[in-house]
Amino acid sequence: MASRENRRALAELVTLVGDNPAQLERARALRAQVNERVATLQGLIDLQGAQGMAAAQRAGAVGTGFAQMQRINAATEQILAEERVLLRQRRAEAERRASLTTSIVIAGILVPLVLLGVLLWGLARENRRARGLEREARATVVRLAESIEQRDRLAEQRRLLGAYAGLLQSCHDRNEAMAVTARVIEQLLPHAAGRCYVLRASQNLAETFAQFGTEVIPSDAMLLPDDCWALRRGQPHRSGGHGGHVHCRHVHPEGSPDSAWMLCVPLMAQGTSLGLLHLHGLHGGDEEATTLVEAIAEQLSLSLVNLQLRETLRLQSLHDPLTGLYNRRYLEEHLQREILRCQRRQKPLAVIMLDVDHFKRFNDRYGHAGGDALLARVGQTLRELVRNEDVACRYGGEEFTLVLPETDRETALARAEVIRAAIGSTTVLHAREIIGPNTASLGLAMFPDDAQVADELLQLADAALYRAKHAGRNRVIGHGQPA
Ligand SMILES: Nc1nc2c(ncn2[C@@H]2O[C@H](COP(=O)(O)OP(=O)(O)OP(=O)(O)O)[C@@H](O)[C@H]2O)c(=O)[nH]1
Repeated sequence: MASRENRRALAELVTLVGDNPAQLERARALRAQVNERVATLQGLIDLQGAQGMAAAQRAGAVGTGFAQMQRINAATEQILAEERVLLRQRRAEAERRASLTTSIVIAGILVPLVLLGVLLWGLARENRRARGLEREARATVVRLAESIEQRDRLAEQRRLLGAYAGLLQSCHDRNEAMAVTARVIEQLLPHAAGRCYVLRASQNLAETFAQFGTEVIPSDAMLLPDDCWALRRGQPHRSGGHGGHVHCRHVHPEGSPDSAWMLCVPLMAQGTSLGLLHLHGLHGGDEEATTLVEAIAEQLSLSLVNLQLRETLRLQSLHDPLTGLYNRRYLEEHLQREILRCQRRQKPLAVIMLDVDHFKRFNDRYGHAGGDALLARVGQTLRELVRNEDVACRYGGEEFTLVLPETDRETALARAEVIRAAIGSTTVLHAREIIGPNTASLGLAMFPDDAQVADELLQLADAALYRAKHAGRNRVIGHGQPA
């Protein structure tokens, strides 16, 4: 029974160590030794059965069994020792694998966690970036809307300034130019109020020519150039509300809020001051407003210079440079207009032709320059003796014409007599020599009694003058009047 169990146990041992050739060899050797021992014991048992216990004890005492058992024990010890070594190795291997597995498991847990963290961080960053981009996009949309609004506003400003420049070119005088300027400022700067000033030719006083907006900070209607910093310095002057600002003397900002603004822009051309634009308001006086007013001032200055030049040319074209009187061209334009005006009012009008007597002789005696001096003196006398509404012209050479609207024959004759007497008693200082006096002859014709049209009136007055010459000169003769 025990022998069967031993065999099974040995067979199992052989199977168990089958993966290890050295152990397998030892197990097989052990099995052989055990089998040998079993066979020996079986022999003793058989001997005991056959020859008795004593024979079996004798045979057993020979020492063979003891040696077999020692070999079996030694083989068993060797196998066990080897198995212990193998067991330690396997245990070490198992522990290494277990820690490796643990590391892998930990890594397997940590890596996804780290990846998840990285993913979440990336998502948060993307989210932040997206929110930043969204904010930026919203700000860009706002900026875009603002720049579109600004572009539209600038386009409208350009359009208004263009139209303003066109209107300025068509203005006949400074009053019109200033009125147009006031309107354009009202359109461009609806919150502003102010005045357009023009400097007198003498440069000592600036007068208001136009006003715009509702005045909240009073400014004087007339000002001295020294009262305005812009006029003094020849550049724009800005100031704020009441406190802490350098104000021009022509403005009175007392009690105005700090948000108030005032702007003076000089009107300048070729280094000469022509006038001033003064603006003020409670809000809206930013840099854009200043730029606009400067642009307006620039165009207005050019326009004022042009108007001045045009006026000078117009006056030159209608005046005689030697005497300062109107010329024949002006007379021809003016006389018919005056006749129509008197016709409407049913008033008379007198035309007087005046010619210096023996002027050729005077010229010959004192030279052409002396003659010119006399003609200039006659011009001065006529200017001094006619009313504002009368017109005195140099008709040509030494011949002059006077137009006296709303004057009857008697008055006209009396005035002609005064003029004749004045010329006849006036001397001229020429080349340090007093020359003259020289006389003049005058002829007179009346509207509507003598003639109704300009040419005919002039001819009749000239005919009367001719008669005055023939009657002995230095006299006044009216049309239809005996010499
Ligand atoms: N100095 C000067 N002489 C002028 C000017 N225009 C015309 N004359 C001269 O005026 C003179 C006019 O002479 P006349 O037309 O003969 O007449 P008058 O000598 O004045 O004689 P009566 O008119 O008959 O009294 C001429 O000698 C012209 O040369 C001018 O602008 N300056």
